[in-house]
Amino acid sequence: MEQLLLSPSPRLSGTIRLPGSKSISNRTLLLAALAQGKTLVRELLDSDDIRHMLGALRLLGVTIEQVGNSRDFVVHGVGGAFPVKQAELFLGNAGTAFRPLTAALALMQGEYQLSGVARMHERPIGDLVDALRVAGADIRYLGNAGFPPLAIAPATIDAGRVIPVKGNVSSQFLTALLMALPLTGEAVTIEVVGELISKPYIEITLNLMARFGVKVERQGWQRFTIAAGQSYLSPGEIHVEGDASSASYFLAAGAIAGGPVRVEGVGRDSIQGDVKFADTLRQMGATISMGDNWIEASAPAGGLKALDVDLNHIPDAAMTIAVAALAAGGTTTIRNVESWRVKETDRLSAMATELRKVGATVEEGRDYIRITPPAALTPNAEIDTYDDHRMAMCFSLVALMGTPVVINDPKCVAKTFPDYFEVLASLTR
Ligand SMILES: O=C(O)C1=C[C@@H](OP(=O)(O)O)[C@@H](O)[C@H](O)C1
Ligand SMILES: C=C(OP(=O)(O)O)C(=O)O
Repeated sequence: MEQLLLSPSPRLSGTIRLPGSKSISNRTLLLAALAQGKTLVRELLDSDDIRHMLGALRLLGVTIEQVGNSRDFVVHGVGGAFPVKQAELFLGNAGTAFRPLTAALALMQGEYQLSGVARMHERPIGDLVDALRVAGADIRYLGNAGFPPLAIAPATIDAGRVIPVKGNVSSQFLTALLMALPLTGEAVTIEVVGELISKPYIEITLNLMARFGVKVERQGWQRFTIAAGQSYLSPGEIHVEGDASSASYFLAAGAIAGGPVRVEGVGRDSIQGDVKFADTLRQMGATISMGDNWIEASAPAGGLKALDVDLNHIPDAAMTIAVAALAAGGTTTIRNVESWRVKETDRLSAMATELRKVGATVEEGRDYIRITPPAALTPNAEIDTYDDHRMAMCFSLVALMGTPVVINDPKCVAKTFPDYFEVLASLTR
């Protein structure tokens, strides 16, 4: 197994340009593929999750051209129906590819199989399948009930009824239904049963759908209605913002190791909920400033403060707070993150195990984690990353606390940020 030793660098400052947003890249690709007309998608993220979406769309008969060696792509929209009616798709561990493609393909009157890596086959999808079945979809489980892999067959779809969906396991199920059901042309009502988690991701979905010409009326977070006869139309061009979750590691770096560290590509104008990570860092005492398209963080004179916070609205960037808590005075509690258990790994368990390796006292609850830093961090801890890009990126912050740390299998960052460690090293010491 590859290991990366990060030597201590207690001071850090500089500016980095963020890679494109995963959430915006994969939504935009799917909407552009389904739309009528050509879309120029600018500054698409280059990572495993996006390669899975690109590869799947091409297998489904969508023409997508890269502009030279740039990250700009021209997507030739198919106007609502994929030309290829039989395909086997492998989608790695990309939730933003697997869930939305399941919903879109369930409406396509074709024979499709969708699978992923072993961990994807442990990540739930039953709530989405149940909702699609109410609309008439024919979806079978090829392994365990409620989980991928899936087989989809042609079916008579009737979306003109209330489609209920549970929202307490992943918001991606609601996102998938919202993006796919307008393809039926029927008047659609989706009703969220119970609590909805990760709400800001629904705002990204609605924002991008609107740019492709489909309006959704919503009553709070409970009821979403789409008027009949709407269809996706290319807006011509979409620019992909920088990734706000990827920004969290650099902003935390500035807040821990002096700074200022500036990230370019997201700011006040962002449609990503994870820009709110900056507010949490500010509550920890960091100095934050923000422009339309950049955010900057510096360390406070007296060190970071511990917090007791509900981070359900930023589940991905919340992991960065868990590791930043090692640099805070006192005990930090992160609440309402049960969804961590069904992501790339069981992140509550993985985070607790690895934080203990650097000497922290950790309490792991069903849906919370409580972290008390040690008087001195344990040097050269070997951090397991569980094929979870965010575990690798978060724990790099330990080196900024003046303690050397070893990251096992560092290349797992390829899911969303293949050159993360090079970009981190580019900040001046
Ligand atoms: O819709 C999206 O782009 C995402 C939604 C979130 O998942 P959940 O809704 O499962 O929390 C987030 O963790 C994931 O990285 C991306
Ligand atoms: C949860 C994540 O990924 P996915 O889109 O596969 O759900 C993540 O990137 O942290």
